[in-house]
Amino acid sequence: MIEVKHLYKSFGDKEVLKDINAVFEDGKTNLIIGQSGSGKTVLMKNLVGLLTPTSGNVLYDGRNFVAMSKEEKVQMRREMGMIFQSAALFDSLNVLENVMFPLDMFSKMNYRERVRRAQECLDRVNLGDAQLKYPGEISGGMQKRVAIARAIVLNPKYLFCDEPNSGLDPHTSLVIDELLSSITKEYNITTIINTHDMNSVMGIGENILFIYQGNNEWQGTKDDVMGATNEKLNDLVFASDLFKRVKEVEMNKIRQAQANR
Ligand SMILES: Nc1ncnc2c1ncn2[C@@H]1O[C@H](COP(=O)(O)OP(=O)(O)OP(=O)(O)O)[C@@H](O)[C@H]1O
Repeated sequence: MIEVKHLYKSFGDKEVLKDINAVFEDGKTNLIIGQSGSGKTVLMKNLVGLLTPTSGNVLYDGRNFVAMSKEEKVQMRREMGMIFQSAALFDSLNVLENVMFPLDMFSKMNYRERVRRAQECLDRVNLGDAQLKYPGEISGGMQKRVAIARAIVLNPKYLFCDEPNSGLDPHTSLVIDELLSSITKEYNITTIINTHDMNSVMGIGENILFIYQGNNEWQGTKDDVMGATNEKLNDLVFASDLFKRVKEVEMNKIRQAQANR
């Protein structure tokens, strides 16, 4: 579990995050949503230690990350898997070598064990057949799956994904969402995903934090989203006419059920 307590972040006199409080739970896909520029990436960078909060705390299963020494933070980072917007693979390494990279850096396994572990993770993302290909030879969706395999190869307790669906078509986005969601359950990882993708919100959003202009505006599940009365949230999630109509139908059902009680 990750707890964020009274987190503020400013750059000079520009206050980007204002009193963010949130709990991200184990075995759940936790989503951070919000308009462009609302502070999602800055929040994620504060969580993983790429930025230091101006004030406030981030607790990893009770351990205060902000107060840790540099060495302790490096140690903690080994418990974190990260997937960046671009899959951020090494072009000069093949798929297997990309997934082995964290093992080469941080594990005490011998070469054969490292290959076996990397192959296991590639099988988990259905890329067992692509291990000798280079990133430039595979699709964007496959690159994201390689990035997922690499992010889980050290058995992280926490997984961070910044816009995992950016640049992917809707079908491939669903495949990535399903993969992230099932891996989260299977390994009981605390997964945090920054997303703009409203299909992800309604598909895998077990715990959703909505940030508006640096404030935490709303927190709930995908089921809560349908009945939510927060106008800012509804403007973001139900921006399209289709989603607005779906919301209207659902709200009518909720009102009907309340009237029949
Ligand atoms: N290093 C920095 N120095 C100054 N301002 C910054 C810095 N990093 C981010 N910001 C500002 O913080 C605000 C929030 O940016 P952030 O990237 O977190 O938004 P976001 O919600 O992730 O947006 P998007 O969905 O477009 O990625 C923006 O106004 C941005 O310009």
